[in-house]
Parts: sequence; structure tokens; C-alpha cells
Amino acid sequence: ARAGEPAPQVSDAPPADAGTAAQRVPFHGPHQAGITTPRPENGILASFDVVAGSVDDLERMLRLLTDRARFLTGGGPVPDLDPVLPPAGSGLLGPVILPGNLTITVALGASLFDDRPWLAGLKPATLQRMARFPNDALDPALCHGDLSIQFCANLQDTNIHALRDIVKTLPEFLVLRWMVEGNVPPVVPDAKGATPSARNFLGFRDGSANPDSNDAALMDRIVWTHGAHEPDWAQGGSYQAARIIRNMVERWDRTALVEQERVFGRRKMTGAPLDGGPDATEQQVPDYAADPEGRVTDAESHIRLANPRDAESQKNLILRRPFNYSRGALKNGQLDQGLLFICWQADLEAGFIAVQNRLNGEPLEEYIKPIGGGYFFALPGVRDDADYLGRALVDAARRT
Ligand SMILES: C=CC1=C(C)c2cc3[nH]c(cc4nc(cc5[nH]c(cc1n2)c(C)c5CCC(=O)O)C(CCC(=O)O)=C4C)c(C)c3C=C
Ligand SMILES: [Fe+2]
Repeated sequence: ARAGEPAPQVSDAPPADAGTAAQRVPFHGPHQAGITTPRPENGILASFDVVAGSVDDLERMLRLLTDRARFLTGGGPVPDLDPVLPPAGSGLLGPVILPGNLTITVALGASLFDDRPWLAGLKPATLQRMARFPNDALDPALCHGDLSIQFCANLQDTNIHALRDIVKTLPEFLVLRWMVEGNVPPVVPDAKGATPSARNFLGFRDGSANPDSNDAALMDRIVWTHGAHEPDWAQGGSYQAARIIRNMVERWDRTALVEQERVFGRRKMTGAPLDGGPDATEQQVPDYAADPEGRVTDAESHIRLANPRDAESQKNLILRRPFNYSRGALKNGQLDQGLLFICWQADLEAGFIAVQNRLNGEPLEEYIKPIGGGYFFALPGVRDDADYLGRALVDAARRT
């Protein structure tokens, strides 16, 4: 404490930063936030079963969701109610909600369409139920769902507050199926002010070769749905592939560094590709044409299989936006840690499914185990105060 200021007490809350608490991501726009938005420190992915037997139900649910998301991401005072009633909110954030960089991203699963004849013809072109891949050990309690909501914010309490608000407001429509909490460890910017990629729980920088999320033309091509094969209502949305992938961290921490680097095809500390010189950074682009036999970068390495960087694989680019998760210990005494892998693409089959099929059998499989997840379609954005999430879908359902 400075002179004259009271010394901090055990019972004081850790001081928050007023600037970051007030950070606000615009809710309105052609696309939903939380997809090309830079990741804040914390995330939650929650999957729900939907109770909606008619278009009217669906409309009421989507309007309610929109209202809550608009308020929670914008912030403002919580209304005072008669004390004989439950309070308007959980109170977790106090009487005035500070947005704290919150984004709420709503996406629909294939089962929402498949189980409802009045939506059947309107399913996005490549939306489907997630099928098992060879290395998967899927827990049914952690898979699929009619609707996903991704919460991202500076503080996990902001996400939890938003989740509790939505669970409380929409009990007649939403039944929680599974949820995973994750985080992205902050990194000190380098001397030039650039921030390197965050590390995952295997200790490697994750995100180095991600497409540039500030390149709007690139995002239009690889992230946002477009084209005559998609229903009109779905233009400007995006497919979400979510995978809960356990990391066998005890085994990994006993694996030789050369093997760890061979498995990924990158240096552990810098994130540079293996064909880079001693000063190479994670931004350096590997040159596979100069290494056709895979002597420097193993042909089976994670990055080479995920993106062989040939003309053909250009159409398989995806935007990865993952979170690390750590949720205690398993009954066998192992740490329960992993990656909440989330990626976004304009076409699920050309994106995640094609990349995962190339990765099947990769050496990394010895250290990871996918245990859950699902595929969802993020609705196009909410244009203005008069609009709501999925309005075009509801209008189309009424016409058919
Ligand atoms: C199907 C898609 C992918 C899954 C599932 C996946 C899981 C996964 N990845 C890591 C760690 C790293 N991945 C890296 C690169 C990378 N990964 C994918 C796809 C999936 N990863 C792609 C498309 C790429 C980029 C390849 C390229 O363009 O060169 C890296 C290297 C650094 C980086 O670019 O991010 C790491 C490290 C883990 C731990 C994991 C599952 C637990
Ligand atoms: Fe990866």
C-alpha cells in the first residue's frame, strides 16, 4: 500500500481492473461475436437439450436468449424486485453488471432439426451428428446437444453469472446436458509489444499457424457460411466443432523433448517449426517442399498432417479457438486435464472433419483421448435492437 492508504487485509477481494471490467464487445453485427473475437482469459461451452414443440416456442426461446445476451454483454443495473420474490439476478456480479469482455455465442445442433418435422428442410448443409473417430472414447454424457452456448469473458465469474442467468430465465426451453470450463493463460507481450500464442497443457504454443482473424476477406472464405448450397437463413453463420480432448499429461511429462517436438513438428519453447534456424519464431512458415521425405518435419507430425500446405489442403483451413481445461483428478489418481478444442469453419466437412480424418492415427494419439463434444451451427448475427437470434430461421419455418 502507498503511504496514507490502508494496508490490504486478508478479507479484501483481489482488486479488479476497472478498465478490463468495463470492456464491452458489440453485440449487434452481421456475425455473432465470440468466433473471430480475440479470446479473453476464460471460456465455458455449455450444451443443452431444447424443449420446443412449435415455431412459436422456438421464437419465444430465441427472443428470450437474445434479450438476455444483449443485456449481459452490454451491462447495466440489475432491477430491484419486491423482496418477497427471488431477486432478478444471482447477485454474483453485484447490483450493476459490468460486461468484462463477455461474448455469448449461440449455435444449433443437428438433433434440433432432425427431431422436428417443421424444421427438417432447413438444416444447414453440412450440419450432422458428430460420429466417432478411431481414437475417440466418447462419453455419451459429454456429447451432442440441440443447442450450444459459448461464454467467453475476462473472468470466469462473468461467464458463470451469464450461464446462471440464462438457466434461470429459460427453464421451460433449455435443459443443461453438459458443460466444460476452460481458460487461456495470459502471456507477457514481447519487447516489440506483440503477444505470442498461449501454451496448452502439453506446454506447446497453440495458435501459431491460425489464419489471420483480422483478415475479413479470409474469414468470409473460411469461417462464415456462404453460397447457394446453404439455406438463405443460414448465410453469415459458422459451423462450430467442439471436442473435449483429455491430455495424458503424466505420460507426456516423461516423454523426451525430441519426441515431443517430433510429435508436433515444432520447437517446444519458441513454437518455431523444426526447419527454422536458431532464431526462428512461431510465425515462420515451414517449407515442406524442401523436405519431401519428412527428415526434418516428420510426415506424421501433428502440424504436417493437419495442414500439409499443398494446393489441395487450402480448402480445409479452419479457425481454432480452444481453451485449456483442468478439472481435478480422476479416480485412478491421474490429473484430469486437456483441451476444449473449438474450431470454426464455413463448411464442416471441408473443415474439421477433413482435418481430423487426416490426423487419425497420428503419433500424438498416444498422449490424447477425445472424450466428448459435438457439432453445432452458430446463428448469423443480430443486426439491431429490433432483430433477434435466428429470426431468419423462424421466418423460414413459418413459410414452409
Ligand atoms: C481436427 C483438428 C485439430 C484437433 C482436434 C487438434 C487437436 C490438438 N492440437 C494440439 C496442439 C497443437 N495444434 C497445433 C496446430 C494445429 N492443429 C490443428 C488442428 C487440430 N488440432 C491445425 C489445423 C493446426 C495448424 C497446422 C498448420 O497450419 O501448420 C499446434 C502447433 C501450433 C499452432 O499452429 O497452433 C499445436 C501445439 C493439441 C494439444 C490437441 C489436442 C489435445
Ligand atoms: Fe492441433
